[in-house]
Amino acid sequence: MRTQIIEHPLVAHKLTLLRDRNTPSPVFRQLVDELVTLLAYEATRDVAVREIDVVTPVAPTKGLSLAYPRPILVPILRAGLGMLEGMSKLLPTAEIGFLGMKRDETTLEAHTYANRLPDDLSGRQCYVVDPMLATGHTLIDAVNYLLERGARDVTCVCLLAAPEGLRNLEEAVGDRADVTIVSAALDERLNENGYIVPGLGDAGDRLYGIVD
Ligand SMILES: O=P(O)(O)OC[C@H]1O[C@H](OP(=O)(O)OP(=O)(O)O)[C@H](O)[C@@H]1O
Ligand SMILES: O=c1cc[nH]c(=O)[nH]1
Ligand SMILES: [Mg+2]
Repeated sequence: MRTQIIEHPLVAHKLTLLRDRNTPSPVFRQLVDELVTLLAYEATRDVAVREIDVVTPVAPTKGLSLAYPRPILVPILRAGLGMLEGMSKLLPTAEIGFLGMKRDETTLEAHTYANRLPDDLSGRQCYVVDPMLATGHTLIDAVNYLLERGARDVTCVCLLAAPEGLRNLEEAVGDRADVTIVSAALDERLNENGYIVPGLGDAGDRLYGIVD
């Protein structure tokens, strides 16, 4: 598994605003949208391309174009949905699937309550978006779900990651080179409730204003 923490002043600036408990949901949603686009640029470095012929107003030439089959974006509902627009702006022709997953706040295990994805993912590059990598249970289940269906590679784009979550994911996935984690920051730790410290709170609640 490869892990990439993005160091960039704009990423840091937007993340600080996201962390601020006083940032209201509409602004929080806008910031998530802007931040994921910055991360998507890095996260798609290995997206498959192929050479095609193209004719410019001046002369015929050859150019690189996104290969087929198109990559698949997989937002993890609820909070991952806040990252979908930002990601699809960079990959407008990507297919979009969905996984609905909710963490049981007592056991911290993840439960999948919805999925809308092709059963056969062979040869497909998958880009999972979920703002938080806390214990890692959600992403471990999501990555396994995609790999079990034949995904060619899985790149997870997160806003915050906890060391515990990265460790658990590393343990579950091992040294497969076809799983990559891209995050805007690596935070200190998880607290006793499984929340990232300092974190930004519950990403889904911050995005959608629901305090469950
Ligand atoms: O790494 P983990 O310990 O699994 O925690 C991370 C997950 O927790 C939050 O989702 P939540 O289950 O709160 O659902 P929501 O996205 O609908 O808020 C967050 O959106 C991640 O999906
Ligand atoms: O800090 C955390 C941990 C899990 N899920 C969140 O949304 N935030
Ligand atoms: Mg979630």
